[in-house]
Amino acid sequence: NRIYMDYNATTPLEPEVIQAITEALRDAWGNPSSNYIAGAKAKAIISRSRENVARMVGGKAEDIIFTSGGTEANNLVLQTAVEYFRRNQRAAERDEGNHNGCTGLPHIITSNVEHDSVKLPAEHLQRDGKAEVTFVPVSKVTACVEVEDIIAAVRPNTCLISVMLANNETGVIMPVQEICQRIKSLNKQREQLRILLHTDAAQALGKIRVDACELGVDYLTIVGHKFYAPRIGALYVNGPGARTPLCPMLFGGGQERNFRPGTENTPMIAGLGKVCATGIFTRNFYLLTDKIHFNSHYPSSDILPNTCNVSILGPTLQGWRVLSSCTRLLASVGAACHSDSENRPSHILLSCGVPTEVAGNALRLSVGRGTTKEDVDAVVEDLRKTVQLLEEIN
Ligand SMILES: Cc1ncc(COP(=O)(O)O)c(C=O)c1O
Ligand SMILES: O=C(O)CC[SeH]
Repeated sequence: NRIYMDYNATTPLEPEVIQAITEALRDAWGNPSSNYIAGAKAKAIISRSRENVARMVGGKAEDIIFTSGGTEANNLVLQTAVEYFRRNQRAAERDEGNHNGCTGLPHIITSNVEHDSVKLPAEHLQRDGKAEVTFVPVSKVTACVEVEDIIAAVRPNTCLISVMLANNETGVIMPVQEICQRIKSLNKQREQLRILLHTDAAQALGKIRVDACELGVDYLTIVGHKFYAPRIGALYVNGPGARTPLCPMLFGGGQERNFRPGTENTPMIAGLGKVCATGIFTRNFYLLTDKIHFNSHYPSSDILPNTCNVSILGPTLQGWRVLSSCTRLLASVGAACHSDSENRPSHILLSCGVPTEVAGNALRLSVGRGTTKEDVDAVVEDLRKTVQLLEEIN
């Protein structure tokens, strides 16, 4: 029987979460905006879930905007930053004395190892001439974005810095709190527009402690299906529309205080709220200790406790070949959304300084609450036998 070790791609639902979803489907099918019992039940579930999600990220219920997932949440942040810049630019043009730096195009700073749902909208804005973007390369020594490099990239027209809290392939945790501290000091000295701060916490939530207020971010992306919740997301915004701008990408029936209209997906919201309320994700899991070539171990960097990106070195041991030959292990060579990359080495690993031939042999093993010590032992044995077989036949 197969052993799943691709929890960074997605995670399974526990029975109690499926039950919460099923009950919402059965008993709270009403439109949450309807003023009768079926609607009221749905509205109550959404309100309770919002409080549970807020508690999980150290925010307040009004700071939580439900979205379809992490991709929507990340796109909403980038679109908001551009619109925020434009609105201030128009204000400055009307008020000649206003020198808020909003001249030319908005400038966004991000890293070169972000998930595609940050990388591609940023590239799209750049290609369409709607924003300037600096993709700050991570250090090839630490696989982390260096704080000084982020600070050095700031321009008068910088309006957003977006750096993921933990990378989905390497598990490396980024210095988001330090970046926010430095930028908040900078914001106090700047006459120009305040620089907004975002972190995509998709891979960190459920694995390490995440507190939006301690991090100091204005926005924090939440992705349910990375921590045993269903396929739904949310965006934490520190005082949406008040302390922090939030410009809707969609327009419609006024739900989510007009920030994200559309009749709410009550069952999925119920499932997300259930996981956040019960802390289902906080069971111990094992880190693989087998020593091969670690692609996610950098002496001065922290990494997620569940992620192990390793390469088994050898000319016939490409990651895809090893995985397709394993009899029990289910894992990936990198991000699931790059699975059609025709076995090219991960650009994330190459950006982190992993040599091409090593990156080509990468296996991303991400364990989860369902992983047992016996699973780890079995996977190590599966890999050992597979490597032996591949080296014999080639
Ligand atoms: C780091 C990261 N950000 C964003 C996403 C996108 O989330 P979603 O799949 O809900 O769109 C994912 C995973 O899919 C991810 O790993
Ligand atoms: O597999 C991952 O890293 C997330 C989905 Se692209």
